[in-house]
Amino acid sequence: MQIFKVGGAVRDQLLGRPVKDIDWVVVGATPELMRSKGFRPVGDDFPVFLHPKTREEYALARTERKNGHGYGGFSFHASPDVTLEEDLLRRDLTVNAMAQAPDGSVIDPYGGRRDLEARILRHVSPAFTEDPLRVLRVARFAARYAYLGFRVAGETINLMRQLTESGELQHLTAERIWQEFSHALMEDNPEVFIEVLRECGALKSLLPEVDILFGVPQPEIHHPEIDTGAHILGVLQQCVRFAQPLNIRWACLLHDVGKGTTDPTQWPRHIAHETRGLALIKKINERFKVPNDCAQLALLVGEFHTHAHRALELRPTTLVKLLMKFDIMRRPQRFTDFIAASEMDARGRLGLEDRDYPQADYLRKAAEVMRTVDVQPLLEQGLQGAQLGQALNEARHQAIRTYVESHK
Ligand SMILES: Nc1ccn([C@@H]2O[C@H](COP(=O)(O)OP(=O)(O)OP(=O)(O)O)[C@@H](O)[C@H]2O)c(=O)n1
Repeated sequence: MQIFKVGGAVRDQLLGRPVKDIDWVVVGATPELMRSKGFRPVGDDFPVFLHPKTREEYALARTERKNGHGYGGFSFHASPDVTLEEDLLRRDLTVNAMAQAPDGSVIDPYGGRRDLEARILRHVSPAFTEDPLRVLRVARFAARYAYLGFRVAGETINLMRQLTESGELQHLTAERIWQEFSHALMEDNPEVFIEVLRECGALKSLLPEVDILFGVPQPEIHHPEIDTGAHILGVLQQCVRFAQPLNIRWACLLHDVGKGTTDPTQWPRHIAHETRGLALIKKINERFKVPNDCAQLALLVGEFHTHAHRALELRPTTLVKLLMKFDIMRRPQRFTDFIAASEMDARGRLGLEDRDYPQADYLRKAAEVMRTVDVQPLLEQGLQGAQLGQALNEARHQAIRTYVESHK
């Protein structure tokens, strides 16, 4: 049997990028031979094994044939007579279809190196369409390698469009879609991920609520970029600039979906878009089974980002309500994340990227003021139950009133 390093490890090594996981392909072996050498099978269906010591993945060279929809609809043909070239042929992109032999030589039957040099993400063969997840993978690779000048080949975009139009994306599980989105949003050019998905029609199929924002105008005075879709991409870029975590990036992606529901006769204004967006954000979170921290922040940012922008004009009672809504006593980090997402929103406007956002500091300090209201003196007065609650509430309002006054 022969063992080759394969896939992403070879690609990233040739690009001079750090290699995270190493995948191996094994030619000329059987499951029995692998087991006899101490390798552990990963599952019942896949001809993939874990190395007894390194725990790296070793897959038997295989060809795949699709016999149904989605991820379940595969049958594998793995046998000792499958060649390395046959295995590489079924892979997604030419740059992912290279192997490296133990002597260091690179086996590259489909022009992966040429495409690496030309900065092109190109499918290997029509077998690309066997896995609809590849539409998302290609968009994610485009986002990751954009800084090196990579782009997706036109014929690959066409194939991605065909896959999308065939309805295959609808068979992807929520978990696989979320995995791709969550990774892609953390890349250095997440806006490229959205653009590529949009170009091949996949954004319309997976996230129509965001797709529809392209072409929706906003008032030029607040949004010099005018287009709402362009604004979302700008906000994502700011998230990268400020190294924001996933929950903030997710909230930023969805914060303006309500603008897609504005009657065009009302354009470019979007009155009450914050509340109109809530049902959509909820639906998207459910559709992708989004983890709680991301899902909740998206809802809160969707509903209250305009409150943050207007922070310095908010009346004390409104400010108290906002702070209470965020449960800032128990969930201080969530409010901090909300402020950050709102700041990214404000900065994601053409030409206004470097404008100060004093609202952030103002809100942070307001939260601090409210948190430091001391319950002890009230307890010492002998207050209990509802009375105590009421007195504490009044004390908080008073503290915020004083705070707001001191900023006038
Ligand atoms: N839907 C898929 C998933 C994987 N692969 C192949 O399997 C390899 C390993 O897959 P994976 O570890 O998911 O991706 P990497 O290319 O290693 O990318 P990453 O850097 O994101 O881990 C890929 O390079 C590609 O050759 C594929 O063809 N089609």
